Formats: sequence, C-alpha cells, structure tokens
Amino acid sequence: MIKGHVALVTGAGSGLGAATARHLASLGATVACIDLTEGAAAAVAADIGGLALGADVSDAAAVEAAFDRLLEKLGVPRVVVSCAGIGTAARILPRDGSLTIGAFERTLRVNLLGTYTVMSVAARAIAAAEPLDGDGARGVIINTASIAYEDGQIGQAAYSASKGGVASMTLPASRELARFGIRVMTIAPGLFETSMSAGLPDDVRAEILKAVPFPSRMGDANEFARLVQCIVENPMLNGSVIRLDAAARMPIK
Ligand SMILES: NC(=O)c1ccc[n+]([C@@H]2O[C@H](COP(=O)([O-])OP(=O)(O)OC[C@H]3O[C@@H](n4cnc5c(N)ncnc54)[C@H](O)[C@@H]3O)[C@@H](O)[C@H]2O)c1
Ligand SMILES: C[C@@H](O)[C@H]1CC[C@H]2[C@@H]3CC[C@H]4CC(=O)CC[C@]4(C)[C@H]3CC[C@]12C
Repeated sequence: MIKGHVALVTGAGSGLGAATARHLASLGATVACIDLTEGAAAAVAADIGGLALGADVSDAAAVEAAFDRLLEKLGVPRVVVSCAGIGTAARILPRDGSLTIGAFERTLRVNLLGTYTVMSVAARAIAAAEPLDGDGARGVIINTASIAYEDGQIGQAAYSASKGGVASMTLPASRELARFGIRVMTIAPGLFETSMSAGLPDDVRAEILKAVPFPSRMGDANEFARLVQCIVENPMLNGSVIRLDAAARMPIK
C-alpha cells in the first residue's frame, strides 16, 4: 500500500510530518504534503517529487479544496497520516486571572476537529476506490495524538483534551470504516526533537527526559516515520493507539 501508491501527510512542512512524507517517498509512494505553511510543504514536496497543498486542517472547505486538487493531480491516497497540530501551554487559572477559553478552542479546532475533518474527507474518497487485496483493503488512516492524552501536565488541559479526543476516535472510526476496508490507527508520541518541542524551556525538557527510562533521549522524527511504515505494512494493526515513548511517563509539570 506504499510503493506505487499515493499518500497524504498533513503537517508535512515540519517535524514528524516532514519525516513521514520523506520516508514514505523513499519507499516508493507519491506523497501529497498539506501544511498551513504552504512554503514549508512545497520545500518538502520539491525534495521528494510530491505535491504541495496549502490548507488549514481546521477549515473544512480548505481541506476539501486541497483534497480535490490531490484527487485531480495524483488520484486517491491509500495512506493518510495526520500530523498537523499545535502545542499549547495554557493554564485553566493563569496568574493574571485571565480566561484561556480561546486557547482551548483553537487547540481543539486544529488538533481534534482538523484530524476529524481530514479523516472524513479522506475516508469518503478511499471508500469509493477499488479494493487493493484479498482482504478488500482500500486504505489506512493514521492520526497523531501524544502521550499527553494520558500523562497531561499542568498547563496542558487543552492540548491533552485535544489528543485524548484523537485517541478516543480511533476505535469507533475503525469499527465504522471496516466495512470499506479502511483501517484507523493512532500514534501517541512521547517527546520528539522537532520545532514544536523546541519551544520547551530547558528545565522542562530536562524534567521530562528524567522520566524517560530507555532510551533516555528525545525521539527522532524518523523513528516516528518508521512506525507509520510498520502500521501501513501490517494489516492486523487496526483500532489501536500506540504509545511511541521509550516508556516515558511525563511528570506533573
Ligand atoms: N514533537 C513532539 O514532542 C510531539 C510529541 C507528541 C505529539 N506530537 C504531535 O505530533 C504532531 C506533529 O508535531 P511536530 O512535533 O512535528 O510539530 P511541528 O510544529 O514541527 O510540525 C507541525 C506542522 O503542522 C503544521 N500545522 C499546524 N497547524 C496547522 C493547521 N491548522 N493546518 C495545517 N497544518 C498545520 C505546522 O505548520 C507544522 O508544519 C502534532 O500533532 C503534535 O501535537 C509532537
Ligand atoms: C508529549 C508532547 O506532546 C508534549 C510534551 C511537552 C509539551 C510541550 C510543553 C511546553 C509547551 C510550551 C509551549 O508554549 C508550546 C507547546 C509546548 C512546547 C508543548 C508541546 C507538546 C509537548 C512537546
């Protein structure tokens, strides 16, 4: 379902998404790279001979328009990986007494609604495509949560809620889409070296790394991409959330 097929990666302009797009291309896929930062998606797409599409995943019309262009240019993607997301640090009760409801809403819109939107638009196209094998497989959708969905720290109520929603969607989505031969999986990464985690204050990073048993280091984005490959290549992986975290359990803050 990789070599000679089309794949779609959101958040492909940076970090885990960019590594995944590059890895799938190295395995012979033609990759469509969606990102809010179209220039970043274009740089990755240019490197791998893929298609760059600028879209905000939280904007359903933009996602549909990008998908229409993908279908026109490349055809139906059989592998869809949602990496687009934002990290948010927002306390429920900040010291200044302000309300952080806007930050909560923005985080849920991008991380949860955006993931649901891409999954919905992709599933509609994949379900209409020809089956690829004797099982009747038509495609696989891989979403990205975070270990924060279980170990959320102080200041991560919004982020953890958004990732908890992504994780919780996995089983019902896989149950519903099974009849179309579409698998749904979620990866919950621990701390990985990307632009997002670069925003971590050094003391916070050090505290989190103390809670990473082995290997006690930041993950490499290619290690995420290799799990994507494993999921695509193993048809028995469906309806599950896989923590990719070196046995980390994040500390309280
Ligand atoms: N880096 C980590 O430690 C870590 C850990 C666990 C989970 N994650 C998750 O992995 C995913 C990828 O994160 P990353 O570390 O590669 O971060 P990153 O910031 O390097 O990449 C995220 C990409 O998503 C894009 N993006 C953001 N909002 C978007 C939107 N509304 N529409 C389209 N594209 C959008 C950004 O432009 C960026 O290119 C995120 O969902 C993040 O929450 C990251
Ligand atoms: C496991 C990962 O998803 C989270 C673990 C720690 C989080 C970071 C904590 C600091 C935040 C600082 C900020 O204002 C932006 C978001 C953060 C970098 C946040 C991002 C998600 C992780 C890395």
